[in-house]
Amino acid sequence: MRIGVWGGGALGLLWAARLAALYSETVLVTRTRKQADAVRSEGIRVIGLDGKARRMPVQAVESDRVTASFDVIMLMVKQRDFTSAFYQALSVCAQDGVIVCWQNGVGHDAVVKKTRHTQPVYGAVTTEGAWREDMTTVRHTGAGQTWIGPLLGKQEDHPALLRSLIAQVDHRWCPVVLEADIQPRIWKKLMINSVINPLTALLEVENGELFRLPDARALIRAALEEGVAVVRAMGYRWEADDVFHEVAEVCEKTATNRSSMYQDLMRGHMTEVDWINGGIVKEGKARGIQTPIHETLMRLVHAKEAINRR
Ligand SMILES: NC(=O)C1=CN([C@@H]2O[C@H](COP(=O)(O)OP(=O)(O)OC[C@H]3O[C@@H](n4cnc5c(N)ncnc54)[C@H](OP(=O)(O)O)[C@@H]3O)[C@@H](O)[C@H]2O)C=CC1
Ligand SMILES: CC(C)(CO)C(=O)C(=O)O
Repeated sequence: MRIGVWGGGALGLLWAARLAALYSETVLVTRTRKQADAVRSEGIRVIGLDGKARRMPVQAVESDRVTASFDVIMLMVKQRDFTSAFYQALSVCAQDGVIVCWQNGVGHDAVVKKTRHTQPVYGAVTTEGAWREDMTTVRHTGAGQTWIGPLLGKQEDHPALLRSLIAQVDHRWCPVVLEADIQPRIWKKLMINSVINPLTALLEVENGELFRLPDARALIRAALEEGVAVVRAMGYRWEADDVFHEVAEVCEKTATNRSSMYQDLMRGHMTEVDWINGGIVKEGKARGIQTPIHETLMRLVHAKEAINRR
C-alpha cells in the first residue's frame, strides 16, 4: 500500500514513523526541501510516552515535487494550510485511493464539499497528543483514541484499503475505530477545544489550572451553554452539564499540558481559533443564535496573534 503523510509537523512525523513500520512505501510529504532532506538522511526520531527515543527510516519528499500516486493520504496540516494541501493531495491520489483529513475544528469539510473529487474523503478525530521538537523529532505527549469516518455524510461501507490499514494500526500502535458518521465526534472535540484552548492561551495556564480558577470555570460554563445551543439546533441532543463534565475530565487528564492554542501563541504562530470558536460563531449566525462569548474569545486570541506579529 502506497501511503502519503502530508505535513511534517507533530501528527505527521508521529504517523509517518508508525506507518513506515507497517508499510515500506510510506512517504512523508513536507512543505520544505530542507525538512525532506533531513528526514531522508536521519529518519524520524519518536520520543515515546516512556521517554525512550526510537529512530525510524522514512522516505520523504517536498510537496511541490511529489510525483508518486498514493492509495491512502493522511492529510496532517493545520486548517489554515488545508485548502492548498488538499488540492495537492487530490492531484496525486489514486483513482481508487482515500484521503483522510485530521484537522481539529471545522472548515476543512466545507472545502472538501466544494471541490470536485471522486475519491472518498474521510475525517479523523484523535485524542492522542504529539509535539514536534525539531524537523525530524516528535514527542508523543498523550495516549488516546482515534475515530475515522466519512467526512461528508454517513456511510457504513468503507474502502477495503482503509479497513485493512486501520486494523493494522489498531493492532500495532493505538486504538482506532471506523465510524459511520464522524461529524458528532468532530463537533464534540471542537466544543471541548472551544473552551480549553482559548482560555488557557489567554490566561497562559496549563489545562489543569482552568478548573481551579472560579472565574474561568464560570466562563467555561457560559461558553458551553452558547455552544450547546448551536449544536442542539444542528440536531445533537447534548446537555451543557454533560459537556461541562467532559471538559473537566479532559482538563484533569491533560492537567500538565499546554493546549495547542497556548503553544501556538507562545511560538508566535497563528492559531486555529477561526476554525474552532469560529465554527460555533458561523453555525450560530446561520441559525440565528447569538454567540457573544465565542466572538469575544476569538477577538482576544486574534489580538494576541497581532501582538505576537509586531
Ligand atoms: N498535534 C496534536 O497532538 C494534534 C493535532 N491535531 C490536528 O492536526 C492538525 C495538524 O496538527 P499538528 O501536526 O500539531 O500541526 P503542526 O503545525 O505541528 O504541523 C503541520 C505541518 O504541516 C506542514 N504543512 C503546511 N502546509 C503544507 C503543505 N502544503 N504540504 C506539506 N506540508 C505542509 C507544516 O510545515 P512547516 O512546518 O514547514 O510550515 C507543518 O510541519 C491540526 O489541525 C491539529 O489541530 C489533532 C489532534 C492532536
Ligand atoms: C484536548 C486538548 C485541549 C489537550 O491539550 C487539545 O486537544 C489541544 O490542546 O488542542
